[in-house]
Amino acid sequence: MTMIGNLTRRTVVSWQKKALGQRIPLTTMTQNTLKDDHGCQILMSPSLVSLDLPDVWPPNSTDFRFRLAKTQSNEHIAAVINGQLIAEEIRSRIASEVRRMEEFIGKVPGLAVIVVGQRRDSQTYVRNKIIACEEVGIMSKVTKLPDDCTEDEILTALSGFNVDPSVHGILVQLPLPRHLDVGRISDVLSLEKDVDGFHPLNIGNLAMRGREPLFIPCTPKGCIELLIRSGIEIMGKKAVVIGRSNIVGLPASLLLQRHHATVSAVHVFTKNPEHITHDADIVIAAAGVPNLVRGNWLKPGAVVVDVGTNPIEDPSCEHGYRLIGDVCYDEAVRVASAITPVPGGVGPMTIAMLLSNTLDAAKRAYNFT
Ligand SMILES: NC(=O)C1=CN([C@@H]2O[C@H](COP(=O)(O)OP(=O)(O)OC[C@H]3O[C@@H](n4cnc5c(N)ncnc54)[C@H](OP(=O)(O)O)[C@@H]3O)[C@@H](O)[C@H]2O)C=CC1
Ligand SMILES: Nc1nc(=O)c2c([nH]1)NC[C@@H]1CN(c3ccc(C(=O)N[C@@H](CCC(=O)O)C(=O)O)cc3)C=[N+]21
Repeated sequence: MTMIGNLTRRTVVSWQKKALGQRIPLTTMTQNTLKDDHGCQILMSPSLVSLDLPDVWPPNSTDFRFRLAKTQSNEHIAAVINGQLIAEEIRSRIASEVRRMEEFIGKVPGLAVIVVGQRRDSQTYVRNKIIACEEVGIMSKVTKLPDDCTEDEILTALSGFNVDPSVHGILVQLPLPRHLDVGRISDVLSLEKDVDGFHPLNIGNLAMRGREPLFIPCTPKGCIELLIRSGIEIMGKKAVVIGRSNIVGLPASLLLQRHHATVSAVHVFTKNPEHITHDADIVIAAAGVPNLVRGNWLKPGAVVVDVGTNPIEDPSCEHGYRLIGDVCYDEAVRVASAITPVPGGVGPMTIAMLLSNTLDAAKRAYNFT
């Protein structure tokens, strides 16, 4: 089975930038030595405005089609995209940048998390985010509020973090109890600290050509980074995103469009979702329905990114449950050319993108390059 994640030295063509008539020549470099002018470039995703000028840069030359590997029984089997390994590589680059920042200006990035209620999954996710912050040297603060807290209590906590100079990123863990209005909360969140990318202005700028959001939502950003690092071309491809939530499906569709894919959004009211999905070169599944996408929904050779993280009971597992995706992995692996597993695919990338966005926020706040 081919594993993607151990970055091999491959030549890639960098995006050509054009600023006010000035052309910067194309350069070639190797993926694991990609650097910007100021040191270490952590992600391989290009800025979105640079993508708005496809007439001045040629398509990424690395679109290598995954050749379907064969099992001993002569069946095809997809390459597995190792999100855990790719996320580790990104986290180690972030850790170096945090150290460099501390050395030069004596400051480290700070992330504040607000979590409401006692949901077990939210507590686990928040704990994992805090551990990930500690590992790369990002300072973190957590405010825990009870299930029955008022909107004003959240807004007070949020306003405190908005003006706290040691906090550069703020995350309000979702879902919130029903009586709280996520929209009002996102409106109050400081745009410069919106590391989740949920502020309406960030989403608006993500949607519009010629504009660059300050932050791209972590999960969609992680999906695109996985595709780019795996050498999968997005431009001109047919993509299907299953799900249209504000935190995953919608921004994933917008981001794929900015990368010049032709995008269909599948949701609860979509007729014949299997038929639409079968047409896609790239499928991002984010419905929250275990095993929704069956092998026969997929076009042979499609690339499958499984965002779904669904707990299902399994007494044989340590905590009595295990996580499965929205894609029926055992079937899909025989049809797709590449696939992300659950766990170990998109999840670790979401956390790595949160750390990356928090680092970017701090660099911006201190004008540190
Ligand atoms: N790995 C990671 O980092 C992350 C994983 N997740 C996981 O991704 C999944 C989706 O999360 P999230 O977006 O927050 O979920 P939401 O419940 O907010 O949204 C689900 C979306 O899927 C659509 N949908 C639901 N059922 C179907 C169906 N049968 N067919 C087609 N579309 C359907 C809904 O459509 P409609 O709009 O019509 O209701 C909705 O747009 C969950 O499993 C979640 O745990 C989420 C965030 C990060
Ligand atoms: N404001 C906000 N921002 C979010 O980004 C956000 C949120 N709220 N609410 C919940 C969802 C879910 N989410 C995940 C993050 C990491 C993993 C992850 O790391 N998963 C591991 C497994 C983790 C485990 O074993 O429990 C994996 O897939 O390998 C999964 C899901 C972020 N979300």
